[in-house]
Amino acid sequence: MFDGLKDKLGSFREDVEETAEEKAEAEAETDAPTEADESSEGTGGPSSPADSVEAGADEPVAGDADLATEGGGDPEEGGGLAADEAAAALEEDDDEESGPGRLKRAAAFATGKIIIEEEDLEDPLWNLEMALLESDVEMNVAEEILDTIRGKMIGETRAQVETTGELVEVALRDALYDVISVGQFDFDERVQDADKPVTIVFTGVNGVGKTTSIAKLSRYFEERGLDVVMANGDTYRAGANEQIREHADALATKLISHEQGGDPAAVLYDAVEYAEANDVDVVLGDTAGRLHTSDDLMAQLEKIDRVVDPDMTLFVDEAVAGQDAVKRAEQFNDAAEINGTVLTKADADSSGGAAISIAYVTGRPILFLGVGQGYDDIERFDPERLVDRLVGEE
Ligand SMILES: Nc1nc2c(ncn2[C@@H]2O[C@H](COP(=O)(O)OP(=O)(O)OP(=O)(O)O)[C@@H](O)[C@H]2O)c(=O)[nH]1
Repeated sequence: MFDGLKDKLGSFREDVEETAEEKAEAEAETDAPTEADESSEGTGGPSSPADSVEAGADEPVAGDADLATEGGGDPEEGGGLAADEAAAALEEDDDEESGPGRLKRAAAFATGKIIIEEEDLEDPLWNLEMALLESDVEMNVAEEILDTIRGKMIGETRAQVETTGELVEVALRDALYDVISVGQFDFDERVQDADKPVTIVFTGVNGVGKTTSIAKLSRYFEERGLDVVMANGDTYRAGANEQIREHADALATKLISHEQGGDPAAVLYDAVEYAEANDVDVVLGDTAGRLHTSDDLMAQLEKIDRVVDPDMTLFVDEAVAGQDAVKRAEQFNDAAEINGTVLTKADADSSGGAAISIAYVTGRPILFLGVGQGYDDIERFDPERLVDRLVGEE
């Protein structure tokens, strides 16, 4: 799931690490010998105070966490301390496993100049932007991610971050989390606390997994001790009644339906009345995914909204649809304001673009991920877990 995007995010990390490494070595080549010498004379070193602060707290590329953690904080002493340690490292290198790379990095550390600057990120960020767009991340969302990364990485003092890799990981995590977690709320709590029956209407185009998601959520609620009635508001499509009937029978859930061609608002209204009369906790209403025209469809959704006044309207679309899903989410949100999204077929999606973009674009959270065709194949959407999947080892 989302493996393609995960690989691309991994490339960004490597890109920045490589750039920082090259920079460290280039600077070491030009600056290291004289500066290391001078600073060992006890002058506090050639580094400017600002450089020293950067070196101590931010130095991410020395590849030597023990050096990087102790070098700085105090502009007066930091340069000298760093230089002394670098000199010690140089000596050590002479004796033991040496190598030009290690020597240069140690000396570069003493100069205190290894910090991520805007120009260092230019190419990696360009590559990242291309990768996000290729992965169907919506343009504004990609821009927001890049802005956050820039803000987190350029010139910041990050005492707890010891390597470039970690610095990139923290920045990426924060940037992704910010866009993915927009609007999250505790769905279970909201349903449990609401006056019953709770009416939830599902919108979205045909074939994306709307009816299957209703069936999955019927099981989800029953498992949490809530009774459910399903309502088939898709009175347009031939076969829609039979399709939802199969699910209702398999799950032993009550279904309210009318003849094909009937008024969908009336079906949902009847289902709410049934729920009230029979102490049923939750009404799950399906709707048509296609009518003669898209205007008709949107007008129908608006009417359902007016007549039933649902507690929640959930938009359903498939993760594999990428940017199309994002555009549809906006469109459906305009017709009948949505409270959240169910993103289906996440199990078959490697791009992850819709999962990353929909909440930011609609301002409403993704609440569930469909991860297969079985009734139990639905997960509560957890932004932190998704970020872990994309950036972490999982
Ligand atoms: N792999 C996978 N398949 C899914 C998922 N959710 C639904 N499907 C499959 O997608 C197909 C379409 O699902 P439906 O529930 O019929 O879609 P719908 O949106 O209700 O479509 P209409 O009834 O035509 O409006 C079915 O074969 C489902 O089994 C999912 O999370 N993962």
